[in-house]
Amino acid sequence: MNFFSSEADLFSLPRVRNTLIRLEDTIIFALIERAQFAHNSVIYEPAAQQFKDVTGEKSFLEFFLWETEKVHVRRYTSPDEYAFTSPLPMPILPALAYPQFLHPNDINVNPQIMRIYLEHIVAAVTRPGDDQNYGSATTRDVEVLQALSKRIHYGKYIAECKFRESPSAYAALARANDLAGIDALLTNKAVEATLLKRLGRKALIYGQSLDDVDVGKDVVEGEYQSKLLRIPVEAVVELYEKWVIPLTKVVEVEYLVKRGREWVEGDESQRKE
Ligand SMILES: O=C(O)C(=O)C[C@]1(C(=O)O)C=C[C@@H](O)C=C1
Repeated sequence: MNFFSSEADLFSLPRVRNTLIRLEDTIIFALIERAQFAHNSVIYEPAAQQFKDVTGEKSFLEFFLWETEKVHVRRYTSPDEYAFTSPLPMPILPALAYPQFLHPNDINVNPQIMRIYLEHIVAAVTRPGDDQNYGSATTRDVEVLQALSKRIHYGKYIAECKFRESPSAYAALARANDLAGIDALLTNKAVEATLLKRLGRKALIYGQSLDDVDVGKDVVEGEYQSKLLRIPVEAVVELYEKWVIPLTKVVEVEYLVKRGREWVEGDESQRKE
């Protein structure tokens, strides 16, 4: 059977990249939603006094995320969704059959995503202080985290497409444990540069207030506090440049190491032609 029939049609490199482009919108809008509330750092403190009776040793966010993931549980049976918390109950809804495209793996970088979110992202998109909108802020945190996690773990699909284009090259690097070599082979600087430019334009356009009184006024990049812009454009671009793209690459490299080591040359199901 031709490799590019069936499930592979769904996951060609251009299609997977289109999904990443669509997820840019999801991430930017989720950040805009979060940015309307103050930093509210107390929701990130483990065992914070005002929530401790309910959350125990967890932070309000961790507790909220865990409860949310328990309800959303079937979504984590999908190969492009990864839970941050555990243990989760069995899904109430019946199991779904997903197309088999990825090589079996248990790569999950959600702990790194959470750390980066708390240490760098929230403060970059919110104003400092506490407005007591803890539930609203946390609900938006969950949405941002889920969107980032999906985007970053989508690196597995990109990696699988790339592997199928050059299986023996990746397999040789994987067997030599040459992680830097894999990173260099999968990197496409032109795609990254185009992405970052597009992202800046999107953050600038999507973040404008568009109120009557504001129409016609110039929006100056870097002056998001001018209240015409609801999110700092440069923070969104930096988020991708410093964290989202590098973490996607971490997922891709980890995936390709396993994929390459376990590749059996001559297995037609793994080949392009
Ligand atoms: O589109 C690709 O080829 C990817 O590997 C994804 C991605 C990204 O995270 O956006 C990561 C690495 C490449 O250098 C370019 C872009």
